[in-house]
Amino acid sequence: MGCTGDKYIERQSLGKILIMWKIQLSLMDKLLHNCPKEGHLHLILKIFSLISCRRTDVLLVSPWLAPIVWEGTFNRDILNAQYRQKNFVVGVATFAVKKYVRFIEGFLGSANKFFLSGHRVNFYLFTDHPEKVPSINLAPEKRLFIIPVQNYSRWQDISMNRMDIISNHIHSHWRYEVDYLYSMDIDVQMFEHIGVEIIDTLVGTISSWQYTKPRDSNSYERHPESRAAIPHGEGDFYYAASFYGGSVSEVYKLTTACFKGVTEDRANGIEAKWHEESHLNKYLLYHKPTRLLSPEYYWDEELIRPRIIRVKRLSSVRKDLQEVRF
Ligand SMILES: CC(=O)N[C@H]1[C@@H](OP(=O)(O)OP(=O)(O)OC[C@H]2O[C@@H](n3ccc(=O)[nH]c3=O)[C@H](O)[C@@H]2O)O[C@H](CO)[C@H](O)[C@@H]1O
Ligand SMILES: [Mn+2]
Repeated sequence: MGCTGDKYIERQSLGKILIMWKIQLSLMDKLLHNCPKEGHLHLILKIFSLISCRRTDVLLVSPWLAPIVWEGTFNRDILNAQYRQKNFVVGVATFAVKKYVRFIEGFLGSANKFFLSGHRVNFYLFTDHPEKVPSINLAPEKRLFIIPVQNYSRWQDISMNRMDIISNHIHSHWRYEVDYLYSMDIDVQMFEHIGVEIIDTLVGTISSWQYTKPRDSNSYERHPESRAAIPHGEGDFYYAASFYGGSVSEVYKLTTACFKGVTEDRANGIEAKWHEESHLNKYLLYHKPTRLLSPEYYWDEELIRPRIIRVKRLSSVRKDLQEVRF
């Protein structure tokens, strides 16, 4: 399912892909030969693009039948037309505390262009430095809300407390304001469109590390003392805490449960291996996402991109950890 499985699928399907392309090309040839009119040509190209709109080199559906979103598996025009009828508002919660204010411009500038382009989005930016938020001309359907927040001396606490702050804000505001809510790191930039293909009830992004390392070396918290613990032998996908979301009510359940785990660990003097990401992974193992985003939706810049990641839609900004966190 992880790296090992996909490499196997990759090798096995190479032959199948070649055969499919041959069939498609000969089909094209026949159609072009038989109906040379221009109108027909347009139709033929449309059919051809629909036939090619599939992938055989990656896993497209999880074992619990949730779609996994990859470039080449969906038609954005169809999705947009469906989505527009609903008139949804999507919220994005992001934090820029202490030195992370430097990432605001890159995040908002790129999100304004590439995140749900043409659709209504409310960006909720939590910061301890509201005066440092640069002014950015947002598209008319996009709105920015700056929310003051306290800082913590440990970066781990800033990151983990996001779960609590999100949960509280859903309860007090967002459940009346938005239909879907996504939590995103601020130290990222978008390079390609991230559209309505991300919208679903409970959505997790598969970590880019899962595609570069064998499955067994994944990062689950395994110490049974932690509330984030996943027993050895259990687990499927490893999800990145940098980008997850879903319907407001599901994100409320998720963030409340994860922060409960963090709080209980703290009371026992424990901090999970990857902080709130460990708790997120525990939650998503037992509450399966209804949709999974491929690592195109959060690519870690430290890693070499394999061929299966055809598009880098969003990736982390390289940062000097010592410098930004302390
Ligand atoms: C691949 C990897 O290593 N992932 C871990 C790492 O992600 P990251 O290295 O991506 O964490 P990060 O430093 O980006 O922190 C997460 C987010 O918290 C906010 N923030 C953090 C610190 C700060 O001083 N100010 C601030 O605003 C900001 O929105 C940032 O994007 O660390 C996180 C912190 O728990 C999680 O453990 C992730 O699992
Ligand atoms: Mn980050």
